[in-house]
Amino acid sequence: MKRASEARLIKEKMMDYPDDGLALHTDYYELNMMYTYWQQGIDKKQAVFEAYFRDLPFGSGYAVSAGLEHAVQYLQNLRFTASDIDYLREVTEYPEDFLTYLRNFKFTATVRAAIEGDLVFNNEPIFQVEGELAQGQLVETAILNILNYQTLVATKAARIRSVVGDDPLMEFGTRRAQETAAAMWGTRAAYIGGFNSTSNVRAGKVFGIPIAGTHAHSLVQAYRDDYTAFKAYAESFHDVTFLVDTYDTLRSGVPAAIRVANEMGDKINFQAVRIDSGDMAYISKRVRQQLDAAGYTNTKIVASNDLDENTIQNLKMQGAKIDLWGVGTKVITAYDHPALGAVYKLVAIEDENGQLADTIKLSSNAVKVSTPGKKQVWRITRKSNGKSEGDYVALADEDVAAQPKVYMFHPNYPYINKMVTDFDARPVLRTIFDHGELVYDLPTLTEIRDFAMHSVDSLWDEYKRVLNPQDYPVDLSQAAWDNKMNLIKEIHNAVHQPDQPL
Ligand SMILES: Nc1ncnc2c1ncn2[C@@H]1O[C@H](COP(=O)(O)OP(=O)(O)OP(=O)(O)O)[C@@H](O)[C@H]1O
Ligand SMILES: O=P(O)(O)OC[C@H]1O[C@H](OP(=O)(O)OP(=O)(O)O)[C@H](O)[C@@H]1O
Ligand SMILES: O=C(O)c1cccnc1
Repeated sequence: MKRASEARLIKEKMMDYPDDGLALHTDYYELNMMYTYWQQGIDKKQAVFEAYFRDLPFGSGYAVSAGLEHAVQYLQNLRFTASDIDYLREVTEYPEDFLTYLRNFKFTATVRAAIEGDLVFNNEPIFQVEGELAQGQLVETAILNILNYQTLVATKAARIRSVVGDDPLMEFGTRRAQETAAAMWGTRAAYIGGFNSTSNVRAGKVFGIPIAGTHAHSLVQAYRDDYTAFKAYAESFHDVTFLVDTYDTLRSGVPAAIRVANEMGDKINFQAVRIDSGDMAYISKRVRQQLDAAGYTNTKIVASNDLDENTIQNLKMQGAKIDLWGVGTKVITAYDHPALGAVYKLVAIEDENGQLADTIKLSSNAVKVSTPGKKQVWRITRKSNGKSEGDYVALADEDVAAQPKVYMFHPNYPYINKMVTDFDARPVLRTIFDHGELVYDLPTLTEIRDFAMHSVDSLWDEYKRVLNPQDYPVDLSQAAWDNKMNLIKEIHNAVHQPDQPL
């Protein structure tokens, strides 16, 4: 029998509070700021926060938005449970009336966001929360946590999709993912970015992603030789893929696979062999020859082993005879760019006249100066060919679609500019919650994935290439730019005349 304290410890380690929620999935400082706002009576002031990232990951020319569905779930279920309050009572100095305020918390803000599968770019808002200051503050951590990871993985996946053409892509990453939740949401993001299936059966069940898989080296090791293992496997399944590299791909694995296929005849569908080591360009060509020579011209070759867009592109360049790709570690962990670095900034706050006043965060580093004001992102495409001209970040009250022309200029190098006339302008930020009420119809995962594929297609090839793509224009409207410059000037003046209020 376990002692009670031991049992409690295990229970807590499992995060097994019957009423566990995500309200405390926030940084302590968010709660502390909420407390200050509440104590000072400004918690209900209207405020606008916006999330954006400064650099595209992986040297990519675009990013694929993912995470909104989880963010919606989070916001819909956002409440402080009894055990949350008990915990805060135990470890913080918050007075009882603040704990009561938290217990009665209800999310009532308006949220606008880039929808899943849409393309998003650096230095433009991708998620916006407009509502009570304390509410916008609380959700910062979880929203960034969700969007940062899922957008990163969807982007990595889209890059991998972009080099494989129409070849099937299997997601194999669960065992390497940063814990169970990351495996689940990560594989969903990989699917959005263009993978066809996952090896994670639970993700198949929960999200409806097609499941796929082969077998591991342990099957061969368990039977001690390729032939016996393949034979046993073939006796249990009709469609079979044999992993042929446990001992020696060309001398043992493939010959054993062919022998079993010959013996089993029509009883099996010899779908594929998988190779998971060695020089995969060379080996796949030799395997192809062996299979063809034995009459198995329709049997495919699957490759896996630390693959990503760079290795796959290289293997294709070498003429590797690989038909399907299994990718794990590098997609699920966003291996070569493990953080998107999205930030969440206060861009406007209610002033004493009840109006929204724009706010800015200054920095000696010009790229870190935030862009003040509540904004909308407009995707500008040419009517004649449907291709993107760039994104135009305007103040929320500018109706860019109604303008006859847009003057697009680089916010840091204004001499890079163009006038666009024959254009369509589509707002990227869509209303998801209106005063706390979900007003966005969440699409199915298949719809999201189709939209992502279509969105990537709408980009010029120059932005899509994996290596050194052109910079996609993300420009500020004249009004947004002037607003930023004026606020910078105002703050500089106020800092130099400390008696003036900011
Ligand atoms: N022809 C090739 N061109 C470029 N990269 C390749 C080629 N063949 C394999 N690779 C990649 O090179 C790396 C080789 O990995 P590694 O050093 O682990 O060798 P290995 O043969 O797989 O060894 P192990 O048996 O330990 O898995 C993998 O990322 C693989 O995808
Ligand atoms: O290389 P990744 O892109 O991460 O893809 C997943 C890897 O997981 C498996 O290897 P592992 O050594 O874990 O198991 P195994 O014994 O089945 O090879 C599989 O063979 C892949 O190599
Ligand atoms: O099904 C597979 O081949 C598989 C699954 C997980 C990891 N590696 C390979």
